[in-house]
Parts: sequence; structure tokens; C-alpha cells
Amino acid sequence: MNINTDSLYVVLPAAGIGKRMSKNIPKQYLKINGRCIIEHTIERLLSHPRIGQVIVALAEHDSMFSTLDISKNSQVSTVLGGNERSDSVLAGLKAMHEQTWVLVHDAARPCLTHEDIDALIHFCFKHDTGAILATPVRDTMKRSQTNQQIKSTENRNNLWHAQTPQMFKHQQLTRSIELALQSGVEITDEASAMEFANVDSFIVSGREDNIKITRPSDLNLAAFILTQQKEETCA
Ligand SMILES: Nc1ccn([C@@H]2O[C@H](COP(=O)(O)OP(=O)(O)OP(=O)(O)O)[C@@H](O)[C@H]2O)c(=O)n1
Ligand SMILES: C[C@](O)(CO)[C@H](O)COP(=O)(O)O
Repeated sequence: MNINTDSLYVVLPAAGIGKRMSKNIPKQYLKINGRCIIEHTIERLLSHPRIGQVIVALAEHDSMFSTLDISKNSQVSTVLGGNERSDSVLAGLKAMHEQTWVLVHDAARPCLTHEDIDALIHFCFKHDTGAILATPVRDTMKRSQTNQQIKSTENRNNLWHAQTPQMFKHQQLTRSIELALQSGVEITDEASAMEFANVDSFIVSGREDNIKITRPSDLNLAAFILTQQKEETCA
């Protein structure tokens, strides 16, 4: 792979149902500023000069994605996702021809900027190692009992909120996720699969506004962020 010119593939897990959003459609199809969240996300990715292909992992009965113009884009393809996010990611990894590097990015994170994509790609290429975007924890972190009685205060030094994209060597990530799933280990992001496989990976500090739309209150925040970012770009 010519790391200076070859385009990169992105697996976009988009097969979730958005339970925490409590809407009657999966959250990736909710609209912000007139466009579906997933449209914002894919456009942010494909408008980056180094990203050439997005493989979208869809739920089995997803009938909405094919109605979107972005689904007709030649740089977009789809694959059947799975019961868990990790199953969807693995399906995407297996659907592509062998690549050196691959990025995985949540469809529910439409506020991703080229600044963060550049930082992640640069780090991985420079150090020839996998990495994830993340932001440092800034509040005091508490652990509770199941009845929400405070149990302990967690040390927040070197504690981060993992984001996406997460970028790894394609075959290494595929094998690591397969190993974790075969071992019955719960993995909620790609880095946790690499950790289980004892493969080093690193953190690249990302923007705080690369939020994952998860709960209803995130929608207005994401709309504000997208509008602000558009003004930034035009500035
Ligand atoms: N089986 C699954 C579950 C999740 N995802 C995707 O993984 C991303 C991050 O997951 P999350 O925010 O948890 O989305 P949901 O699982 O849809 O949300 P919830 O947990 O509230 O149902 C989302 O883009 C979601 O569509 C996926 O591709 N396949
Ligand atoms: C991958 C992730 O975005 C890292 O924070 C997050 O774990 C995905 O959301 P989920 O709720 O854990 O599926």
C-alpha cells in the first residue's frame, strides 16, 4: 500500500435500532437540518480525500437506506450487519478485499471532522500502529452500586472517552474480533478486541464535538454542532 496515495476503506456500523433514543425509527435515519444522520456521516467521510470506500453494515430488514441518494454512490456499498455492533463490524471487514488499513466509524457520529480524520491517519501511518480517537474525561468519575448508592470515585488520570473512527490493520483487526467473539468476550469497540488479542493500540486526542448521538437530547446538540462546523468551514 502506498500510504501517501492509496485510498482507505471505512466500515460503518449502521445496523442498530437506537433503543436509547426511544424513537419509532432507528436513530441513524432521524433527520438533522433536513438530512438523515447517516447521510451526514457518510458525506463527512467521503468528502475526505483519503477515504475511498464506505461499507455500510445494515440491519436485516432495513428498507430505509436504499431510499437515500447516498446509497447510489459508487463509493458506498452495503453488507448485512449482526446482532451486536461487533458482529456488524466483522461483517464489514469480511466484505472487503484485503486492505492494509481500515477505519471503523459509527453511523451515529455525524459530527466527525476532517481535522480528526487527518490526525488519526497521520498517527497510524507515522507510527505504523493502530489507534482510536478519544477525548479525556473531565468530570469526577463515580462508580455506583446497582441502587445508585455511590461505591467509589474512579481515578480519572489517563481515562478517556473512546470515539470513532478507530483505525487498524485490516487482517489484524478481523482476526482479533473473531478471537474475541469466539471467546465470548464482550467488545464494544475495535480497540477492546485488539486489547484482548494483546495487540498494542494508541489514543489520538480528538475533538469534543465528535459526539455519538445516543439519547434524545443529543439531537439538538448535534444540529448545533453541524451548523457551527459548517460556519467554521465557510469562515
Ligand atoms: N447490532 C448493531 C448495533 C449497533 N450498530 C451500530 O453501532 C453504532 C454505535 O452503536 P450505538 O450508539 O449503541 O447504536 P444502537 O445500538 O443503535 O443504540 P442502542 O444501544 O441505544 O440501541 C451505531 O451506528 C449502530 O447503528 C450496528 O451496526 N449493529
Ligand atoms: C465504539 C464507540 O463509539 C466507542 O465509544 C461506542 O462503544 C459505540 O456505542 P455502543 O453503545 O457501545 O454500541
